[in-house]
Amino acid sequence: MSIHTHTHIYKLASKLHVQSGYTVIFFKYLICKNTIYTFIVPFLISMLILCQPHLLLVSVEIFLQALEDGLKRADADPSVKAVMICGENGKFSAGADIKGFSSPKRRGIALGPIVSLIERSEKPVVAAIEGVALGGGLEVALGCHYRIAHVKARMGLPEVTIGLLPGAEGTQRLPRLVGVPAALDMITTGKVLCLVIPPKGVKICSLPDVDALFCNSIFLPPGQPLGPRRLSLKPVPKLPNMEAFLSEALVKVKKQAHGCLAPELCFQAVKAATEQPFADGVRREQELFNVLLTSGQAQALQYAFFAERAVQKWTTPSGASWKSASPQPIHKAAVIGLGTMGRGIVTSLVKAKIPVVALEQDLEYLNMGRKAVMFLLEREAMKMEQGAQTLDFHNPARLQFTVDFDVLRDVDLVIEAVFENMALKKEIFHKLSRICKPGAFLCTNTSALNINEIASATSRPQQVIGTHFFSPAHVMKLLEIIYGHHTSPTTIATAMQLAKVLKKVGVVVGNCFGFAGNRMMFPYAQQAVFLLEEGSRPEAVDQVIEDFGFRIGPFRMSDLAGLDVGWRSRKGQGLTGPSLPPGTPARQRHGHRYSPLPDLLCENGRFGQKTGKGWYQYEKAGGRTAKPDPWLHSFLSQYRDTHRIKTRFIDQEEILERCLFSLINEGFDILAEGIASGPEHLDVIYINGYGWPKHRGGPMFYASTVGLSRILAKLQKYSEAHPDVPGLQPSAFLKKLVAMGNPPLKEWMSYLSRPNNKL
Ligand SMILES: CC/C=C\CC(=O)SCCNC(=O)CCNC(=O)[C@H](O)C(C)(C)COP(=O)(O)OP(=O)(O)OC[C@H]1O[C@@H](n2cnc3c(N)ncnc32)[C@H](O)[C@@H]1OP(=O)(O)O
Repeated sequence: MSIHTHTHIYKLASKLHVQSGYTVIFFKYLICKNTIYTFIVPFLISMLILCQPHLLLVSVEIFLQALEDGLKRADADPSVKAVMICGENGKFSAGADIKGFSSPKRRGIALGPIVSLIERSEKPVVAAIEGVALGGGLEVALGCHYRIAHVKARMGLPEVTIGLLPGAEGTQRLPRLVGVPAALDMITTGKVLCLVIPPKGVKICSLPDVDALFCNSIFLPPGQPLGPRRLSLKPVPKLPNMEAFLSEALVKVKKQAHGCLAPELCFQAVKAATEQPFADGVRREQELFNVLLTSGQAQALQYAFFAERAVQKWTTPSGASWKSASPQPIHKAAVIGLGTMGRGIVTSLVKAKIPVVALEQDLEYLNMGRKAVMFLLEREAMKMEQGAQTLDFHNPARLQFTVDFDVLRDVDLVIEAVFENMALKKEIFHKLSRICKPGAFLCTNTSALNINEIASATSRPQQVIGTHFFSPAHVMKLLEIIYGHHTSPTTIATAMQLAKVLKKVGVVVGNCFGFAGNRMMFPYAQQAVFLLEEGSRPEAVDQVIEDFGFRIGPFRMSDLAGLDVGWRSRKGQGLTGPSLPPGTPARQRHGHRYSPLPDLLCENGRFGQKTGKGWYQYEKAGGRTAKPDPWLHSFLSQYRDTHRIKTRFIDQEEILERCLFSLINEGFDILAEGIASGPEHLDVIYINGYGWPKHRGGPMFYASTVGLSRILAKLQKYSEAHPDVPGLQPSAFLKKLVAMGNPPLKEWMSYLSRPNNKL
């Protein structure tokens, strides 16, 4: 970090981390005080600022030292009238470098005292914010006496998202600046705010470029007192009903946290600001920060942050990679099939401003699909300010509905989202291959089917790829991207780029039944049902899984998704239904244990929420409130009697371990087979697609925290008790890692001699 000293200038370039900017709240705040010009001009007088953008990433130690030295020099130099802290290359600061954040070496490093030093300065200190001001970056701005922002700046305190709280006095200063409700909202959610439209009646002055403004000589009025500008000296604005407001806010924070500690501790820190003087509040903030730092959740969340970025750098066992492959632009797309998935996918594309052609098999389905898509889009538009105009979905150039395949001639990419039926998919792909222009990419939205077989119906298998969306497709962040034998690197890169444009997290995986996500889900769901056979109840299993932090347990999930979906798939696989060979034992398939319970429920018309009955009962068909169902309990008893299953009490530990460890076990097989190129991939899939609690880092990270030896020992124990359940037999790769002394997660893949591509 460099500090620029000119005759009258001190520019402290902030580089806690490189990227950076500014926030709405402050912008609004400035605007409310009057327009931005009347605010800036009087206070920047006699400060000649030269903004010379340069970009560097420096260590926190160097940054803090430089900031401290610069401030001291500025204070001591009589020729300096004021100080401006700004970022470089149009960015203020994205906060601290998170890498190694929790390491003991970094623990002693504190930004808070420097922020205090800034605030104590006898000369006006101004934060000039462009780009992003996040975390420690924003806390530095809060220590300044003035904050000015570019209209496009983004600001936030995202520490909560990495398991921490703003520990540089931010929880004490922000409520003093913006009030408790707004501060709580920002600090407990970590949301990043940006100014999209001005508040009603407020005129935003044109500030096309902060640099341009600062390059002018501006003068501060002499004798402007700084005391009132110091946030630590301001009282927290009172609310008439502070106590009631805080109790309500706490309930909300806890409800949304699903076992994650950071939001509640963020709340406690802000609450301290409302109850204690600044210095005591800061001490409380520090105590709470230290609890979080050593909680283990912070490490899991920071791991998840980097895992999400690591999966963008995809590779395949054949050597294709993000480095050498370039995505092709998608100017126009098509979606085939307007069922639940297709509707969500169309909505996602429209939101991403990609013109879409939506196709159905006949006019009746088309009209139903059109209505549903319009409904979703209207709802999305209502959530976005200026949404309807921006999305412009009534414009046929943006969104066209058709039953005519010929309309797809000029699209760049097609996403087929019809039923999970191989024959139907192949028929469609054959047609697409003939109709679409040669360069068009053909994607199939499937959750399990073989990409190679679908591609074989086309004359362009290199442009065929699986794009597994998660329901609701316009909401869920995960996009599992499945390459086949012949899929080209350009096709993978294009699908990954599409994920990015749709604001989703794309994860590239290999082709096998269920791919990575659902393949790991099978043993988990299977264990859940086996537990019912042995004596448990849906509500008991769900409770354990939800207490672990999942948003929704396996039975509530099954009711939500519809039991008929799995039933259809099992019928297709010949596991149940008319194609089941006569004489097949009720609870065995191919020599392995099988539970017909889900099939029996379907035979009884219990498809879940849609029929008002499934593993639970609901107030009506389509109802959402799950209630334990006495009918199901007595059905389970009869079932156990019929099959002479001895009922026993199953404790929470067994429920959790059998469900989660079998899922993790499958994950090790997936890694060994080269279906996923690293444990991070499986973790990102589970966090973004299956509701795995992020503060536990994903299943493979969780396994590393539990200890692989323990997982292996437990799997051995359960598989001895259930020798006919392959999902409980420990993976050879897991055994190998334990034999190698339980190496850290980042080294696991190096213990595979050569990933074996199953394609
Ligand atoms: C002394 C302690 C004081 C204060 C505490 C803190 O400040 S905690 C940190 C608070 N800040 C954050 O949490 C910001 C996290 N980063 C982001 O939100 C985004 O990365 C950002 C800055 C908005 C940029 O987004 P963009 O989509 O443009 O890029 P991307 O996310 O892919 O990031 C690019 C590469 O930068 C790495 N990176 C980003 N932020 C950090 C960080 N805070 N620490 C370390 N590294 C960071 C990211 O991993 C990417 O790396 P790459 O190797 O290219 O994958």
